[in-house]
This record gives sequence, structure tokens and C-alpha cells, in this order.
Amino acid sequence: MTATLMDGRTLSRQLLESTAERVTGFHRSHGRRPCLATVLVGEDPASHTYVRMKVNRCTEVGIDSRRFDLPTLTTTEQLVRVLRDLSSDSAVDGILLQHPTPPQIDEHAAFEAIDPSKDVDGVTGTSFAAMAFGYRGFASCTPAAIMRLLDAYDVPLSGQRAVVVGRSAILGKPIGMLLLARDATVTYCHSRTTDLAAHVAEADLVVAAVGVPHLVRGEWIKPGAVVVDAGYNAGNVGDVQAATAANRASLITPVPGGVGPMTIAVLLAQTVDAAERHG
Ligand SMILES: Nc1nc2c(c(=O)[nH]1)N[C@@H](CN(C=O)c1ccc(C(=O)N[C@@H](CCC(=O)O)C(=O)O)cc1)CN2
Repeated sequence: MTATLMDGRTLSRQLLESTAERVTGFHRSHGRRPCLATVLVGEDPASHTYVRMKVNRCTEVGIDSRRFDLPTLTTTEQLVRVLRDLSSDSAVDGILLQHPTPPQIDEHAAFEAIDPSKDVDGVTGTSFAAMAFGYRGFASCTPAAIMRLLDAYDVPLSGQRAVVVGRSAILGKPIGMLLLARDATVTYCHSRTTDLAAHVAEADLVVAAVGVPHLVRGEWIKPGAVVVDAGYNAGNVGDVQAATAANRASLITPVPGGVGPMTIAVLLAQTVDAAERHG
């Protein structure tokens, strides 16, 4: 069996095009464009790349962006002040704080300084709760991107055994909640899980979201399973051994070109959602 690739690039293009149309409509009716503020602390080259990609995509679809690049030694208090100021700035619809922040930053406190109505990246506790309880709110972007990919490829979820490898606040935990909300039977695996291979081998759907290159081995994959690789490791390497996994899976997301591009497209779509709610 050779897996079909779940093409995040094409799907993201489609979402960006529909977002651009919504931006045009918003501009016509409100006389202004939606605005995303990006906040980046430090010099991490990958983070700079991701923020640049987000800003470039904003330009492509007609969203205004305001970029705040803060020095590596920024304190939590200084960062919180910037985020609170942006939260109370009526010209800003959405706020993105790029993760990870440098080690001296209390990232949780920083995320919580973002007004939930502008949390288009879905990183606050309010957004997480909304997602978990099924209320209106902003989903964390990568989990929302994964759900869009699964739906685009008509992957059945109800009653399916889903294994999520990873338990981070903006990826592993929320994707498990979204799959649970669609009636999947969800197992979280993490660094203390004793037999990862055995859990993965039981899964109809594997979501690898741990940030360890090639941790999930191809021979663990149940024949016919769906494999989502949300890893974004250096050198564009995913968390799954893609070449061998593709011999057993029915569907698999490539790295690059799978979950990553969709993540950014969702961020922009949610920025327009926020602008429409702000009016
Ligand atoms: N505040 C956030 N921080 C981080 C998030 C996030 O969603 N919110 N996710 C990741 C990084 N990330 C976005 O920020 C991200 C990673 C990778 C890609 C992507 O499109 N990658 C391409 C390949 C990269 C390239 O072409 O150079 C791909 O997979 O095709 C997008 C976004 C951590 N931080």
C-alpha cells in the first residue's frame, strides 16, 4: 500500500483564496481591513521564518499586519504590557505571540494577557475552554488545521481509535479535545508512555505532535491507518518516518506541505472572523 498524500498546500491555497474574498467584503462594508499584530521575542531563526511567512500571507490576502519584534532579553512584564496594549487597541483584530518564547518568559502569563476576542491563534485558557466545551471561540491553529485536512479527505472519526503523540498546550492537548468532540476514542501518549509502539499500532488515526524527528516509526503504523505529522523540526523533518509509514498508511500528511501551510491559513481565516465580530 502506498498512502495518498494529504495536500496541505493546495488546501491552504483554497482557504487563503476564500479568506481574501472575505477580506474584500469586509473592507467594502467597514472601510478598513482586518489587522493582525504579530509579536516575536528573540532571534530564533525558525520563529522568524514562521512570522515572516504569516506576514507575507497577510499581505497576499489583504490583511493589515503590525509586526512587533522584541529583544531576546525582554521580561515577562514588558511582554505582557505589549500584549495588553494591543488587546486594548481598537485597530487590532487579532494577536499572535510566536511560540516558543525565550526561557525567562512566563509564556502562560504572556498568552493570558491576550484578550480572548483577539486570540486568533487560540492560545488562551478561554479559547481552550471554548474548544473543549464546544462554545464559540478560536481554536488553536494547528489543531484546527488538522481537522480541516481530515475533513477535506473525508476521514471518518466517530468511533475511530485516535492516538495523539504529544501533550503540548497549543497542539497535543487541543487536537485530542477536537477529536473527542467528533466521537473518536482518544489516547494521549507522551514522554512517560511506556510502550509507544503498541499504542500507535492500535490506532486508526495517529497524530504526531511531539517535536522529535522521526520518533514514530513506519513499522508501528497499522495497515490502512491515517497518519497526521504535525512535527516541524529543523530541516523540515517531521515526527514520523514518512517513507516507511507511507507503505502502510492509507493517508498521510507530508512534511513539508501538509499541516504547516494549513496552520497559517487558519490563523488568517480566524483573523477575519475576529474582525467580523469586532465590526
Ligand atoms: N503562536 C504559535 N506558535 C507556534 C505555532 C502556532 O501555531 N502558534 N506553530 C508552530 C510553528 N508554526 C507557526 O507558528 C509553523 C510551522 C511550520 C509551518 C510551515 O508551513 N512549514 C512549512 C515548511 C517551512 C518552510 O517552507 O520553510 C511546511 O510544513 O510546509 C507553518 C507554521 C510553532 N509555534
